[in-house]
Amino acid sequence: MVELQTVEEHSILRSSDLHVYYGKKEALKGITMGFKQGEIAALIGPSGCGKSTYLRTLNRMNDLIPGMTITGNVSFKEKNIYRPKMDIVELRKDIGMVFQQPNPFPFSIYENVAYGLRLTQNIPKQQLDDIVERSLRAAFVWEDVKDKLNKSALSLSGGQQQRVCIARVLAVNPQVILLDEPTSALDPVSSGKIEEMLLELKEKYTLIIVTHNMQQASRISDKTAFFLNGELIEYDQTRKIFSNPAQAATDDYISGRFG
Ligand SMILES: Nc1ncnc2c1ncn2[C@@H]1O[C@H](COP(=O)(O)OP(=O)(O)OP(=O)(O)O)[C@@H](O)[C@H]1O
Repeated sequence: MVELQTVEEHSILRSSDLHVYYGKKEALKGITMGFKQGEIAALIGPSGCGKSTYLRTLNRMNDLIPGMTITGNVSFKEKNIYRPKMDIVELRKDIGMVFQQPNPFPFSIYENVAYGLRLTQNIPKQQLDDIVERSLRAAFVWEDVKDKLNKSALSLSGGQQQRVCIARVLAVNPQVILLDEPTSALDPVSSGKIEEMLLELKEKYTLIIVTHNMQQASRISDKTAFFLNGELIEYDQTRKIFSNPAQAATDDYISGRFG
């Protein structure tokens, strides 16, 4: 196989020779790749190829899985996030995560967005109000919720809940946002709004999204990584991956010949 050029200069987040095992099963087989600010990277590949496992290693979401071991390195701004004294709460503020199912807490819309800030800081009410509004605006959901901030977040539609969850991540001022199939539980209109929002957000953040939706990957991402059986087969500009991939396996996958 050709040597992959998967880490560029200026990557804010990168993994080097990352292996993950669940018991004896090797779920990731030496992943080396990097992510830059101002870009959306899509992770694609058939079910079970390791996309979610990889995404979760980037902010240590897998840490508590019994029997999981990890070797290699993930560095954020040139520092190993698996170092012994790493502050995981701080890490997850810097590298936030959005899940497939919207997961608002069972309290008000306002409190959902303020939650992370209240956890770690004592912020005056006016400033908190401003951050909540700014975050909801950035997540394209302010107009929908501005008149009912004290209502339960659970009363919103799935798409609105997902955007509130994204606002919750934005409120703590992250640098990287990991998204694990964030639109797969949503209708096409809600998915479209999230895609629009991600394109706006990418100017300021590094976005990494796992998606099964090829059209979505080609619509919104700058780079695409194709995973297969725990290996990174190809990682390149999205337009190259979808028009002229270097690897036959990538071509077979994006043409729908398997997976
Ligand atoms: N908690 C776990 N314990 C044991 N094995 C696991 C665990 N999580 C994932 N695996 C295994 O690791 C491999 C990679 O799974 P992973 O969920 O990362 O793949 P994926 O590409 O995200 O799949 P999907 O697209 O279906 O979500 C699979 O073989 C899966 O069965």
